[in-house]
Amino acid sequence: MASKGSTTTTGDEPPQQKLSPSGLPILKIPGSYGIPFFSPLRDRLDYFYLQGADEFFRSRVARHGGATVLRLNMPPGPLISGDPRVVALLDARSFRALLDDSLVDKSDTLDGTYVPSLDLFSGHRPLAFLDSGDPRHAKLKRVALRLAAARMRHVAPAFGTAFSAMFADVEAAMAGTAGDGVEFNKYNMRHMLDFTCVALFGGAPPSKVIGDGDDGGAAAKKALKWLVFQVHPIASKIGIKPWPLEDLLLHTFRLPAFLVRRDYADLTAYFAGVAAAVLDEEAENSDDNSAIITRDELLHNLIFMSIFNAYGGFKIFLPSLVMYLARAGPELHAKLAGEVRSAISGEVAIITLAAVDKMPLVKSVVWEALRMSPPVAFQYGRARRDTVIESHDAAYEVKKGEMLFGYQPMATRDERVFERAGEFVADRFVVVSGDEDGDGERRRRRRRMLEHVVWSNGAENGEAAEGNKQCPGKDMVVAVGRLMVAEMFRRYDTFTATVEENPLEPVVTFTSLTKAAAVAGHGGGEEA
Ligand code: HEM
Repeated sequence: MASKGSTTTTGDEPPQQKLSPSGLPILKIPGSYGIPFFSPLRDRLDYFYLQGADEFFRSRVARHGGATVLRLNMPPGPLISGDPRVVALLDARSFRALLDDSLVDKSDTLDGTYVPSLDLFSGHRPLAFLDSGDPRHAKLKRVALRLAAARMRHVAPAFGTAFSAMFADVEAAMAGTAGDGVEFNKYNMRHMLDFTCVALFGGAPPSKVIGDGDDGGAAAKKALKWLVFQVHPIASKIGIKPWPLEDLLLHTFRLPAFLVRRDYADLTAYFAGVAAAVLDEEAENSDDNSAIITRDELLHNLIFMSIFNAYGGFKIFLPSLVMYLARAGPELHAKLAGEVRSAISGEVAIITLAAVDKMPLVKSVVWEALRMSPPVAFQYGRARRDTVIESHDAAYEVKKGEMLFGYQPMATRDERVFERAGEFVADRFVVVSGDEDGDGERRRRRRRMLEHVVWSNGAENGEAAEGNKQCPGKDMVVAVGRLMVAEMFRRYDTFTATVEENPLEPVVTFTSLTKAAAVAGHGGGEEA
């Protein structure tokens, strides 16, 4: 019998297969990085323009006989990435290595194979770029966890206000168009910035303090511009034509940080005001000497957390959620409307988190959307030591310092973990109170599935902590998703929309909104 983790030969017998700790054959990682400079460039064009992300990975898996651990180059490549070479983990099992903080070092890996200029953050390195072993990480994460927990009770009221304003604007725009439809993303971009800031800090929203502008919100535009300066190397299809010009402008050199300095100064002034109480409190709390975080560093961390982590996430997540709802059509809409309206019974001003907790289908839809399209699709981390990564059928040796990369949609759509993994199954996670009876098998199955819903850089039934890299806004995000679905089907019976899938976020255009009877007044069914 082969001994695990070793190669043994006896006499004339052929060498025995080396096995991993759980008995899988250890194979050489397939794939190659090709010719320096030229191959990464070609891979970048494949990824953004010639194949698209899904096909980029699928075709390489197929080329290597179905292997889901592969060597490949990740964009942007030359001239921005120092080193584009990664070991890609493209199934649910190998992907889990990226969630193991003892295995991967996540210093400077947030954006993958490049690090944006720290000038964009006033010279500070934000929490999300720090490894979990860094004492500064623990200290800053503690602030984020405390803030997220303390502000949870503000989420529903702030979201209710943002939702009403957003859909009042959408409806007004619908009334003014000649049937061309109204792009949801534009309104989401503007109102979710207000929501994020009010939910996290209270006070006046940025659209009031920095300005709203006539055409989409000055504050939101400044925030978006600052985000673009960070993520342009991995963004595409942002409207620059022809695509070779876009490739040149976005992917070959860094946009200089000074071009966004004034916008960032306006955002900084806003946060220095609304977050003053948090800054004061944390300065008082900072009497342990594990790491000194200055007030200025904390301020820039709060800006990063609010605009990049939180707002940047909502900007992608809500259009994706609405996309799945639009595709599912009126049958699911009717079920959701029934569930929402019976759970909130009567005329409540805002839908609370306690109310949405009693909506099993709404909850399931949100988890399913996060499973199908995790808003942050890429995860990276460097191997802390020589190690063995196991996929379902084979294992692979990785050397200390190699960059591991996971394309999360392939992990969360893995047929070996989820049935009908590539389909949006709205009631996949439904467990109703009756399911507590009997042997609880449905609950156990849901728990097992939630372990593989990992959009937050950790399991859905796990918890963010000082010592891990899981998103501290996890519960807030899930709550916002549920509130979004609940508010939509309180207000509308059904809606239609067209969807254009883009690399960073799908663009959703409403073509009709059918108001609920109670909202529309007599007769109901009024079309907006
Ligand atoms: C839809 C919205 C959101 C999405 C999709 C999202 C997703 C994520 C992901 C994937 C990570 C891990 C990044 C990595 O290291 O690879 C992360 C980290 C983080 N998120 Fe969120 N997030 C969202 C909302 C929020 C909110 C509302 C907050 C604020 C309370 C927040 C605060 C953070 C922070 C501070 C980190 C860094 C954690 C660390 O380095 O340990 N996020 N988020």
